[in-house]
Amino acid sequence: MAATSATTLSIGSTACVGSKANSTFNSKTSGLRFNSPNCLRSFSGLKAASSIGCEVDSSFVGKESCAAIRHSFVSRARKQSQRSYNYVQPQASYKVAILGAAGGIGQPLALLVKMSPLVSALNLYDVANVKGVATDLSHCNTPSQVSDFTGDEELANCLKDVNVVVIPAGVPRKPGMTRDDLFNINASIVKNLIGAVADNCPDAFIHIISNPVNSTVPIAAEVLKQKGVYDPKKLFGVTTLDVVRANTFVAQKKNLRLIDVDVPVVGGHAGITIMPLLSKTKPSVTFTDEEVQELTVRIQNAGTEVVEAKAGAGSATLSMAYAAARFVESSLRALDGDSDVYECSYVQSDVTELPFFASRIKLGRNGVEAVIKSDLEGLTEYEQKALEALKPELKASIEKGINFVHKQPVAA
Ligand SMILES: NC(=O)c1ccc[n+]([C@@H]2O[C@H](COP(=O)([O-])OP(=O)(O)OC[C@H]3O[C@@H](n4cnc5c(N)ncnc54)[C@H](O)[C@@H]3O)[C@@H](O)[C@H]2O)c1
Ligand SMILES: O=C(O)C[C@H](O)C(=O)O
Repeated sequence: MAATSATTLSIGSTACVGSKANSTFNSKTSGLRFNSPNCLRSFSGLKAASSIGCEVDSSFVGKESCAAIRHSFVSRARKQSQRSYNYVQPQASYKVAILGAAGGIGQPLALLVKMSPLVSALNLYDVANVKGVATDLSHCNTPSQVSDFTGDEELANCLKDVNVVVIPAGVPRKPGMTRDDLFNINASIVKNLIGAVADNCPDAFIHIISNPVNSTVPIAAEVLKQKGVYDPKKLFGVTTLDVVRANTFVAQKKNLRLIDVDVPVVGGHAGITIMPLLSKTKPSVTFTDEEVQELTVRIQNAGTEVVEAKAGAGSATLSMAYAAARFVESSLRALDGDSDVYECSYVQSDVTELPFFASRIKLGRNGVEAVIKSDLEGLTEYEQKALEALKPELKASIEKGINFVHKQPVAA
């Protein structure tokens, strides 16, 4: 293992935005723009500014790409937080590990996480090629210390005291494959990695990206149960990309501002199990039956759209890294005490008869604080049929994952 220390930046200037939020600018000051890079480096400061109605324009920060990329996360925070937001001093105090960090998703995800002011340590693990990625990243002048870990013997050290573990390890699809075709390889990878997570950081939030998510999350749950450390509130299948895509496609179709659009996507993460609830789109918008059909199919096939466009060179990596970074940032905000964090995720659930189901969830310090059941109330006939239609496939994928671990139990 090689630990490479990045320059630690001051983020104390958060207070400049925070104090304005609490005093001088305590009324709506729409149109105010922040052009101080130090202010913009602070997510919480931006959130405080945003929550009082200030426009935060990343174009004002020139070379501060950190702010530019975080801009859309901030826009979401602004949408979520209508009340005044009390904490103003983010501490770079959380440890994040990425397993599969040298891969197509892992590398851009590591870059985006490196930009978070909440992260103090970023541990990058892969079976090969991770040292160069970590050394490269460590030159970015953001707070976290980047460390690299290669191979089984370094995995335990990578996971020690980690708060959030993100797992994009595994093979991606090629044209003509389903996500389930990845099961034979990725099931074992996830099973082994989760065994190490259970042994070394059982309290961490676990974000599973590796496909087929509909099965790899139940696999992870079974391993954690066999290890005696399963906390269903802290195990997440990352379905954020489905929401990101739904928001993008709906905004384009209905000519809406991207930052305003929020479409819950429920069910699972494969084909017809991906179920956008277009009737619950915010802001409220009406769709013709043809638009519903077209948008639903596009959102469900968006992964395949990318796989085909990449023509054998893998599946979504950049948009996935963006989506995963958003979910990491949301988890860190929740861990840091923000009480207004909502995301969609595939989690243990009782909103349907299925043991796992993607829903909108409220995140808190201890993980899932609430599953928003009301999203499944008042569905349109189209959505109700889609919900019933997805259940057999999702059920089979869940059972496949559970059976896989039962046939090859892990050592306690
Ligand atoms: N949840 C989603 O929305 C979503 C979106 C896109 C891709 N994915 C999935 O994410 C996975 C990764 O995709 P990618 O494009 O980054 O693939 P990739 O092949 O580019 O990268 C995968 C990385 O995992 C590493 N790896 C393999 N076995 C490992 C192990 N045992 N321990 C640690 N690392 C290991 C590889 O060395 C590689 O660096 C795929 O399964 C893909 O289907 C999921
Ligand atoms: O489609 C894939 O195989 C990758 C991922 O699940 C996606 O939705 O892009």
